[in-house]
Amino acid sequence: VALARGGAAVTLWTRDPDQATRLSAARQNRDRLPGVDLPESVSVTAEIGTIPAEGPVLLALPMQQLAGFLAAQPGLDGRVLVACCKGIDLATLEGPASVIRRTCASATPAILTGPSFAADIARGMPTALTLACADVARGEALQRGLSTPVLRLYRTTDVTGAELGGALKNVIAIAAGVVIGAGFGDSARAALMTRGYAEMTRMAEALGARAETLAGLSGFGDLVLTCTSSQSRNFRFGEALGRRGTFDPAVTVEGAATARAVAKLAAQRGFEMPITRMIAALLDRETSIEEAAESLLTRPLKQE
Ligand SMILES: NC(=O)C1=CN([C@@H]2O[C@H](COP(=O)(O)OP(=O)(O)OC[C@H]3O[C@@H](n4cnc5c(N)ncnc54)[C@H](OP(=O)(O)O)[C@@H]3O)[C@@H](O)[C@H]2O)C=CC1
Ligand SMILES: O=C(CO)COP(=O)(O)O
Repeated sequence: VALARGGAAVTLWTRDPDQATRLSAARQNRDRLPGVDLPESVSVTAEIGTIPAEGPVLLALPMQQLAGFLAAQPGLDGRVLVACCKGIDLATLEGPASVIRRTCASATPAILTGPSFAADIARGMPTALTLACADVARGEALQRGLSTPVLRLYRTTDVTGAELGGALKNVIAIAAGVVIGAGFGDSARAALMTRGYAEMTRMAEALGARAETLAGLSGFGDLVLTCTSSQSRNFRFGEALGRRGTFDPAVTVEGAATARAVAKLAAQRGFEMPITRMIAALLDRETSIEEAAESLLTRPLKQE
């Protein structure tokens, strides 16, 4: 919607032919984005073979579905593939760029990430994002092509940093939700966000990312948004967990699988990720909220 409003011709592919028919007829996605009209320059199809042969392909599906989807789509070989998903694949412990490289060897991977609720972007609210691509020329072309007067893209070649910022902040957002849901208060949330940011940066740097990428939109920016807004599904999921309530299992909560993937990676590689490991343990019912809080608070005192 944003790109079409910015003047681009956009093809929107959906796997469900009935949904493609509904979208074409109603010119709205009434289930997921009610009240937002699809501009005329958006065409809808359920036939992936009919998407234009030129131009970038934006992959907007949950992280845990990305590898399976790409493996079943040989037609995407050689394309510029821009992953919009945020997470780490639980089966392989890879981020989206590695998944793209493994499943579509001739494709150019890029990452579009940063603080942005889909509903805000679709309503034309001003938004700034990070576009990460290791190939400088292709990254510059994507930055120009995907920016609009209200959607401002900053560019980096640090793909690892951008994808880890987007993945790891979702886990901290679940933790922030738990803190608020359990009634621990805003000061505790601020402490958790700050120490969460420290562990995000520590792990990303150990995997070759630059600390300044984590300090940008894809890390710090998205951490702030997701830990403080009840528009965030990860935050709301954590909040429900904190007040021992229920949460619709059909809603995409990327931080849950990512917490487990990062806990596995942290154990394998010796990364110090206390908050993420507590969230993984909480999700797997290996600890309680009280035990998790006590365990974080009784760690040895240290320098900041
Ligand atoms: N929503 C947001 O505000 C933002 C989301 N993101 C990221 O984007 C990613 C997707 O999130 P979001 O769109 O919100 O998730 P939703 O659950 O709202 O939508 C997921 C979409 O992916 C489709 N899908 C699921 N599995 C497959 C598959 N195997 N093959 C093809 N299509 C599939 C679904 O199709 P169907 O309708 O047929 O089920 C649906 O259209 C996540 O990683 C999220 O973190 C990033 C920034 C903001
Ligand atoms: O990534 C997002 C905002 O930048 C969306 O967050 P949620 O997936 O928690 O809704």
